Amino acid sequence: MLQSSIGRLSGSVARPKARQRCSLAGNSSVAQRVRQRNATRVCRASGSPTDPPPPADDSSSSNPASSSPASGESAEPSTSYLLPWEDEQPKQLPANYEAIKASILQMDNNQLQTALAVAIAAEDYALASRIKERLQQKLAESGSAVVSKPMDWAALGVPEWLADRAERLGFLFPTEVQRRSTPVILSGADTVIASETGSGKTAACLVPALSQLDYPPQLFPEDLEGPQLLLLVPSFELGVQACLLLFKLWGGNISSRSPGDPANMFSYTGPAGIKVRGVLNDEEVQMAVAGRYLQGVHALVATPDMALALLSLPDSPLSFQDLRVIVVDEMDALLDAYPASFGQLMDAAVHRAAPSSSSSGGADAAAAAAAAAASGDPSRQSGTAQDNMAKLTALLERQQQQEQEKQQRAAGDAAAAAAAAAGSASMAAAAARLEGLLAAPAAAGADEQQPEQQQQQENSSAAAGEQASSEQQQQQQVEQLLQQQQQLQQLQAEAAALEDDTPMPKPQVVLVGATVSDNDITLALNRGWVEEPVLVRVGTAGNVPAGLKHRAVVVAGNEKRLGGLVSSLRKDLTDALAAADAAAAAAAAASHGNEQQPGQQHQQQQQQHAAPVRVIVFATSEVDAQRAAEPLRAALWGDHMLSVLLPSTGAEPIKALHAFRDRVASLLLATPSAARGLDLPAVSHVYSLGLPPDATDYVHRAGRAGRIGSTAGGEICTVVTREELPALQKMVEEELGLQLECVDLERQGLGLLGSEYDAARQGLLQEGEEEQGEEQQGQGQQQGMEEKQLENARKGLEDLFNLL
Ligand SMILES: Nc1ncnc2c1ncn2[C@@H]1O[C@H](COP(=O)(O)OP(=O)(O)OP(=O)(O)O)[C@@H](O)[C@H]1O
Repeated sequence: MLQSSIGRLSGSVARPKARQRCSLAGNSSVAQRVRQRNATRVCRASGSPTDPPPPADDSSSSNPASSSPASGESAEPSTSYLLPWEDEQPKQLPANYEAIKASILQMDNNQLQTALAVAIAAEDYALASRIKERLQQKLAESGSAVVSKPMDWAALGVPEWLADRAERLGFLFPTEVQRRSTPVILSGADTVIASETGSGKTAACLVPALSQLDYPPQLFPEDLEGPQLLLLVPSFELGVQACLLLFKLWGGNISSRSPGDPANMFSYTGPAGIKVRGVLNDEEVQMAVAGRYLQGVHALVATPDMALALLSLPDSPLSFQDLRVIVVDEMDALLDAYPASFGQLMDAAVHRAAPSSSSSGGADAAAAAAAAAASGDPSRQSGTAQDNMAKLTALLERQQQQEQEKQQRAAGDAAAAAAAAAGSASMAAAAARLEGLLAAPAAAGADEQQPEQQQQQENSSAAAGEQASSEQQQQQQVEQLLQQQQQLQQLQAEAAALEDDTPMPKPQVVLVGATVSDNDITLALNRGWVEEPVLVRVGTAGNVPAGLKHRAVVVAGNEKRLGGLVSSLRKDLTDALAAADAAAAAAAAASHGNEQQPGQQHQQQQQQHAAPVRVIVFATSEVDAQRAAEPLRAALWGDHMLSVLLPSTGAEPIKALHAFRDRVASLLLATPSAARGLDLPAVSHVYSLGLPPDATDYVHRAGRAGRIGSTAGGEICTVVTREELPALQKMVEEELGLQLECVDLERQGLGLLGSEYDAARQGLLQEGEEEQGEEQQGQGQQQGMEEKQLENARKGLEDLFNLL
């Protein structure tokens, strides 16, 4: 009876829990997690996890209906907000593409990997396959353990459908960090990935993380209370990038020809009903509150403040009940940017607990407490399941108490019976009393036995005792009593387990970044976010990619900074054009007499039209970026097309990134927040207007150049005053161990900042004055008006030069 009542009481929570038990890695031991993971696969067998997804139907772009969700939601994001990616872009070949092709035999493994990415980006599959063969051959020669198997995603344990997606996206071979982190994450262990910028960390965590989730995901659509994957990012732009990669990995197809809801740039609903959502700014929070934005979502990409804001709402649409994997991208940046909300959110997500007021204080804590009350998470609310659990616990406590009393009575009765050689009566009476006790909770409101009932039972027991005559009977009754006692203990243990675990196992946590520090890991351990984490450290995390040059552009004072930048940018352009001319001449000489293939001609034409220099300029703040934008645009007119990336809300940052990725713009003016994680193609120069705050920041800024697929290297330039130079030298040379070239523009008489700049400035101002003088003499009547115009023009010119 009691068992059936437990079954009834826990019925409302049984299904999700049963699913979690069979599918989630609940303990810290890796071996246990592996076992549980295997169990997951068995549990998911009703729709085999290795089932291929519905084909990523590239034709769906022209036939929106084919991928439209049944809900009628937009299947594709707004076209105007789309970040294009390689397969939608005209292919751009690096200037040294021919050199790459010629030197495959001399390349080391890393260069081959890079060359492979270049070949794939260029859709030169013949070359890609040659490089692939060469890479496999080299790896086999090196006798590395990894090479005994084919070096692909499937061999690492990634489900076939996902391995196929990764390869189609151009991730043909997993990079080193991907090779090393994938098996660890697949084992279910908490993981810390630390490796240098641009090494492929995003796919290193997302590919295996996606492997951990249900696929197809609608196996339990009615049960889905919240996302299975939570990805925390430090910035809006990074969030957008991650949303897109997740969507593409899951098989989504985004095309500029597909329709989309302009108000909802993250409404990605892909094949098999996959939903990826971003909660990265107020607009998404509002959408989530207003509608079904988060309903049935599989992966949520969020900044901590926005996710916490959502969680804090009285009727929060966000629940972490179904969470399986949490990926924390750039933990150090998250801690810097969201010192209070990051910790609270992690506590809420990992422990499914309301953030404590001590960790946050103030309004955040109050909001979080309100969120805890309002959240749909049963572990954090007093809903039906919780009420049932409380009732069950109370019942069991009473049961335990009664059982003890009963045992005492039974023991006394048994002793008396033994002494009197007629103990069976008392024993039977005890058994009957126990029967009664066990039956009691099932009767509604029957908390306590009535004296009459007890009397009746005792009478009947006494009667039974009188009838019992043999020792065998006594023995049976004792055994029965012991059995019942055992059952009761078992039920108590089950109830305690149900009550103790609150109520789900900890999600797997993956911390990832180029500069994850020991302090970050210690914090994560102390807060219980990770348990026995496995550290995957590749190369020298915290280092900038090899092959980059570092330069200090030294100016005489703060007011000369923009001028120094302009001057240096012009020099870069001149140098790049000269190098391109030389390369073209060399290529022409090499191909002299050989007939050019149509493909080669096409490549050359593309190279001629490609911007020779692609630059990111980091201003020191948003205000500085705003101030610098117009003077820079004016000064670089004809040399560079500017795109300005400010961390404002709405679509503006996406449009700015779009323009730069799309090669409409060749210079991206950004703020320090863009230093993290942004993956922009073929950046040749990264400039900082002023000293970066610290070496970590320098590393991240530098990492925007020299990414996988970029064979062009890159130059990292910092425009500093003479006073700031020693600090930069300390940062770059001492802390990071890099070589820093110093170019003092004025002292070396280079560029406009030197005599040329001053002469030009003087000349222009003089011209303006002369014109003004002539106007004054010759045009008496219109004097007033024209004077005013000239004055304005001169003032504009002065302003520009002052800023420069
Ligand atoms: N296996 C692969 N093969 C080819 N290209 C890859 C592979 N993995 C990732 N890439 C590409 O390499 C580039 C860098 O990857 P990613 O942005 O993940 O680097 P990261 O280590 O996260 O850098 P950061 O530290 O700056 O965030 C991206 O353009 C990505 O598309």
